[in-house]
Amino acid sequence: MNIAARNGADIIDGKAFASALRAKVAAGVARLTAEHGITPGLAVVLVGEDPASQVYVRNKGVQTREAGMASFEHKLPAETSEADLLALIERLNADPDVHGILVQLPLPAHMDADAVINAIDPAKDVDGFHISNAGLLATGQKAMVPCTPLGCLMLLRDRLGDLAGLNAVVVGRSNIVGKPMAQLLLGDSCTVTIAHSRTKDLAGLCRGADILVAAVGRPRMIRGDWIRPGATVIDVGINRIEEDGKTRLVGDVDFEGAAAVAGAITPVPGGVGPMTIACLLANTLTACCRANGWPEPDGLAA
Ligand SMILES: Nc1nc2c(c(=O)[nH]1)N[C@@H](CN(C=O)c1ccc(C(=O)N[C@@H](CCC(=O)O)C(=O)O)cc1)CN2
Repeated sequence: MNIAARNGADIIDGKAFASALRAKVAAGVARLTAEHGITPGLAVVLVGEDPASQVYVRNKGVQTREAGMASFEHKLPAETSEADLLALIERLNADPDVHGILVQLPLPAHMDADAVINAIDPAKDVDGFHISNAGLLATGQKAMVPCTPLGCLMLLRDRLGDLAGLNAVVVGRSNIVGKPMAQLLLGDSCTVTIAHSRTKDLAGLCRGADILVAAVGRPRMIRGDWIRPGATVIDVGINRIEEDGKTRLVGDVDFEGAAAVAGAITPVPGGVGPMTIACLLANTLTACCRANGWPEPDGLAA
């Protein structure tokens, strides 16, 4: 699903793809409700007042309800104790109306994010961040898959079809994007390299990539002359910068430079970002189906 070419590269329209995916999820939800009388439910927990997180959580609630699912929002003050947050997660784990649980990141500094994430029932861990889901993904077993990498994989499959044998370079080694992205690409039989800020000759390595995934969190770090002609570039970065007296959102890739060389590229905004929430809804429907032993709709999981 592409829109017009720009400087040679096709622009991958993540916004349109995400909208189609949400419609598919809504159809699956309607079917579950009609056939079984069950409405999938997603609980989102926000601790503190981080402005970007507040926007993401609001959007998650809106899109959850638009898909016909139940949305449970828990907004806690920044000074909430970790024990109180763990007690809430315990209640959500036991609640039969809740099929997915998500704790919005980042958490305040006094909390141990790993301990919080690992307190979520892995079957309800629709973020796919629990250590059990990370292990299942790493060993090629059925897992809940982190939303952003899952969205990237869907865009890549839609663009390229079979990914087998392609050279993929993932720049970034976070648990949320870089590592699961690499596992997913490996699962699709790519030859995968995980690179990072300390990789030697990063530019040269990127030039060998048929698929380049940038998830490093540095504005426009990947330059046009790092891109192999015809490559598919997936830009996960969302960086707010000041430029010409205005605040702008830019990716980890120098879009203009890369679009002159690449075969296809995701824009920022409108590329990977919208896929994150669409895949969260898909994971919630998947979790509900798995919890009840019902078949999962096609095309929602990895
Ligand atoms: N528990 C989680 N926390 C965070 C996650 C996550 O997947 N799980 N990811 C990010 C934030 N995030 C969702 O939570 C998210 C980020 C960006 C977008 C998005 O649609 N971006 C738009 C631009 C939006 C803007 O103008 O700011 C785009 O790229 O087009 C959706 C969700 C960190 N925390």
